[in-house]
Amino acid sequence: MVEPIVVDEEYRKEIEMARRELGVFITNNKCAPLMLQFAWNDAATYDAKSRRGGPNGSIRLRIGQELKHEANKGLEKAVQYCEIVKTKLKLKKVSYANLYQDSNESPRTEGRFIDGEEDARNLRKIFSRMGLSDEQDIVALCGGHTLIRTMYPKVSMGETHKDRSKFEEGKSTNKPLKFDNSYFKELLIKDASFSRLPMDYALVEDPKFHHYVERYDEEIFFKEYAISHKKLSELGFNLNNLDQPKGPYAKLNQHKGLIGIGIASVVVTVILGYLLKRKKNQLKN
Ligand code: HEM
Repeated sequence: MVEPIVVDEEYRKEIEMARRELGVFITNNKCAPLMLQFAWNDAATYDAKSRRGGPNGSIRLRIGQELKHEANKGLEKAVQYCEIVKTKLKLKKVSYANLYQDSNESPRTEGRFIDGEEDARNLRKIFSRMGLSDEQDIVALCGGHTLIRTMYPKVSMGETHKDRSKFEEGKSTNKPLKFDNSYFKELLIKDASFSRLPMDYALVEDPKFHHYVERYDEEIFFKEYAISHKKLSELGFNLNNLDQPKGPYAKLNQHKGLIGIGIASVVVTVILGYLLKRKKNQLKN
C-alpha cells in the first residue's frame, strides 16, 4: 500500500516564499524568457525509462559540464538569479543539497541536449524519451518559443545577443515578452524576415504538428499549454508508484510532484503562474 506523503510544513512554507519571490523577480527583471528556457532545458534531460534527470534543478550542479554545453548558452545567468532569491530568503529547508542525488548524472545526460536544429523526427524522439509522446504536448510546449528574444541585439539585464545565442541576430517574434499565440500565427505566415530555429519550421511542415499550430487560437493554446506544462513540471513523479531512485535524498524526491524539489523546479511552476497571470491582466486591459 502507498503510504501518504507527509510534506514538512516548514519546507512547504519555504517553497511558497520562493515561489512568490521568484515571481516578483521575474516580473521586475523581465527575464521570463531566460527562466522558462532554463526550466525547460533542465526538464528536457528527463529519461522516462530510467526515470533520471528531469525538472529537479540538477542542471545547476553540472556547471562546467551541462551548463557549458552550447545548448545551454547563457543559462548560468538563470542559476545566478536563483541564487539571489535563495540568499535573499535565507532558505534553510530548500537546499541545493536536495538535488545532489542527481549531481553525478552528467555522463548519462550526454546525448540528451537539444540545440534547435532538430527536425520533426528528432522532436518526437526527444519528447518520447521524456515520456511526452503526444503531439499536442509537443506543439503546445514548443509554444513557449513565443517568448524567444535571444535573437534580439539586447536580451535582458545587459546581455547581448551573442551571450545567449549561437544563431543569427534577428527578430523571432514581434512581441518577445508577451506570452500569447503569436508564435503560431507568425509561423503560419512564413514571413522570411523572422529568424527561426529549424525546429520551429518542423512544427509547420509536419502535417500532424501543423494541425495543432493551426488550431492554436489564444484560448485553446492557453488551455493546452497549461495542461502540458503541468505534465512537464511533474516528470519523474508518480504518486501511485513511489519506487523512486534510492539514496539519501529518496525521501525528498518523493515530494517532487507535489511541491517540487529545489529552487529551479519552483521556477517551472512560477513561470506558468506568471505567464497565466500576465495573460489575464492583458485581457483585462
Ligand atoms: C525539443 C524542443 C526544443 C528545442 C530544440 C529548443 C531549442 C531552443 C534553442 C536552441 C533556443 C535558443 C535560441 C537562440 O539561441 O536564439 C531556445 C530558446 C528558448 N526556448 Fe526552446 N527549445 C525547445 C523547446 C522549448 C520548450 C518546450 C520551451 C518552453 C516550455 C522552450 C522555451 C524556450 C524559451 C523561452 C527560449 C528563449 C530564451 C530567451 O530568449 O532568453 N523551448 N530553444
